[in-house]
Amino acid sequence: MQRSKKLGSPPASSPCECVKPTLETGNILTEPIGYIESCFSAKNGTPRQPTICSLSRACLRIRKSVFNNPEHSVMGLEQFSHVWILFVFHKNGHLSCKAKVQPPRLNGTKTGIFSTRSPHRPNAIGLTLAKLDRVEGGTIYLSGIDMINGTPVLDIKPYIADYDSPQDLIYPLDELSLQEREQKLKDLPCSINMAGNNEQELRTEGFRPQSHSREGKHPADQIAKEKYLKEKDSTDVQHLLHKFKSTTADCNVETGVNQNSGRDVGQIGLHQSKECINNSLSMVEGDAVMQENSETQHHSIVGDAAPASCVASWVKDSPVTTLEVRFTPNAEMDLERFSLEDDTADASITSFKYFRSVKEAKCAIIAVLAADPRSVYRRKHCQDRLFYFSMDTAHITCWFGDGFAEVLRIKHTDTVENPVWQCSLQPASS
Ligand SMILES: C[S@@+](CC[C@H](N)C(=O)[O-])C[C@H]1O[C@@H](n2cnc3c(N)ncnc32)[C@H](O)[C@@H]1O
Repeated sequence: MQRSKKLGSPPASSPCECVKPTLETGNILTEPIGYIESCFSAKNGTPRQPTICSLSRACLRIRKSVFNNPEHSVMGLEQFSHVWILFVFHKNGHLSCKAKVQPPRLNGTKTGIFSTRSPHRPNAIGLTLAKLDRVEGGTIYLSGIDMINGTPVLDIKPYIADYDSPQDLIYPLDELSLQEREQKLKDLPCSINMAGNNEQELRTEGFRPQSHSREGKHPADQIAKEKYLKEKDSTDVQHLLHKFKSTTADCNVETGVNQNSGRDVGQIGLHQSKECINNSLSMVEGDAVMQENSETQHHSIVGDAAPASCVASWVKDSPVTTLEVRFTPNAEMDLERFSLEDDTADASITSFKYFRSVKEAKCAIIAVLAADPRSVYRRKHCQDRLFYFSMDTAHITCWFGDGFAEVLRIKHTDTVENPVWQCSLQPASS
């Protein structure tokens, strides 16, 4: 799509055909509320979604040109564990986009732009759910991000599980005709694997769960469900929930810290160290505790029920496999040099800006590579090429083999010429 093409209903235009930016037509002029300072300096190697690397950090200073007192604008935000960040893909390079794209997880197969999270979309707007680590004055500190340094941010909104994750559907029986119930059952996503008996029971009781992807599952969702289990007092609803649980066991709806964190563990790869996995787990638990403290439980009993959503099967069962990540002895030694105290790999004094230890940096590198950050083009046509990317002050050189990524060298970005653009033939666009 070319930018000049008009979209939908005609926008208000002036005699010279310029599109007037007005709220009513939806043609607004945006002003960034701030710019992301992130551990990723280029698109290459930047995670494709925030869930890939929980150790990726960033900060955002609210601009004084937007609010005289930036700290006023983030007042109360510290009560939330996660925030939505709306931003501009300012490094897309061009403003045109195609109606069909090839997301890396589909490894070359095309699908409609609006069924993907591709950066190349008509309005180049990105949406990331980030963990809010802390708020200091008019600055917010984030982790689990997928935005590069310098990304213009348009808005911040608190993540509120009750509002932002679909709730399951419990229909009052008398409000649904038999026909409506039949229709709702037909609407069930095909990926749901329901046992015959349960399906029958659901049919008769008008209860309709939808599958919930384990991969996309958020820790906060688990909290909503646990709260529901603790607080519910209606025996009818308990009965329904029991059916919901038994029915959805096949759909990965059953929860628990291990299952929630399965995403992190899976993506970190086969050779992930135990510490890395423990890190991921404790982060999931940390999220959960924070969310418990936030004021999000204002919904009715139905609203508090287990969350439900459904995603395209290619998102969960991508043909692109998780890679094993290895480090050569040279790369291991390179990494140790980032520690400024020779004998303590865990030293908090490092030459990193965002990572707090060498171990954290290693976990983050593993997480990024395990998810295979290569573009489809590169995966198919440049298999024997070296792959470069930067994270924090580390410039990483690696190569990919069958089912694995191997880190060859890790240099300080200060010692590398043009570390940003040196990356690859093709940008790892999504
Ligand atoms: C697939 S997009 C997803 C972003 C967001 N989570 C979303 O769903 O809208 C993430 C990728 O966008 C690219 N990216 C990040 N920040 C960008 C920016 N400011 N301009 C252009 N591309 C960017 C990186 O290559 C990253 O891997």
